[in-house]
Amino acid sequence: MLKIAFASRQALFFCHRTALLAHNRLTSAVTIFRFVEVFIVQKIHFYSVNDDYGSFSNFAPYSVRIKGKLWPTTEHFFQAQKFAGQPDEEKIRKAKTPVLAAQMGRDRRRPLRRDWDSVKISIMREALWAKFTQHQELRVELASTKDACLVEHTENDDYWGDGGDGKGKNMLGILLMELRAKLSAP
Ligand SMILES: Nc1c(N[C@@H]2O[C@H](COP(=O)(O)O)[C@@H](O)[C@H]2O)[nH]c(=O)[nH]c1=O
Repeated sequence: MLKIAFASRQALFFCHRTALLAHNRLTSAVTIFRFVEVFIVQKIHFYSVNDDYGSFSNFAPYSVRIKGKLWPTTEHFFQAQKFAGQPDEEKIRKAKTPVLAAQMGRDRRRPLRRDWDSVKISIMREALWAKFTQHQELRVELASTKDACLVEHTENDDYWGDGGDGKGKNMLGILLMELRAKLSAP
């Protein structure tokens, strides 16, 4: 009788231990899952027009209608606004490629408007708004990134991009995420 009582106590103890272990494992799994969910947000890198999400680059061939004119790419529009109201604005709009438009816009023999640093973000915002509202397929592609962190990944730019080492400001990625939120708002 004593032996039976002892054996059932042992069995009960074993059951409790197993249940506790299983519970602990489940709790750990849930904790890890929550950690992954909260802290390891998916990152989407983009840069070259021909790579994944290349359409997010301003150099991608999506024309935009802004200020009553057609701009071959958002890069054309952005670079030209450095000389808004000057003959160079139109010269840049007519540049054969976005790379040429960027070269012309960055050429400091052309005098940069004095307020450029204070207006460049709103000009980029305007360009992106036009691009993603005038091209439905891009709007869908942007929405498909859900909550992912969008990063213009390049060593060539630590202001609009991440500087290649992630230390850059990634302003283009930030504005794209801001736009994504705006477009998905009810
Ligand atoms: N700097 C860079 C890219 N970054 C892009 O340059 C644009 C702004 O340039 P900025 O006139 O310097 O302010 C903007 O569209 C940003 O996304 N892209 C490229 O293919 N190549 C480059 O070298």
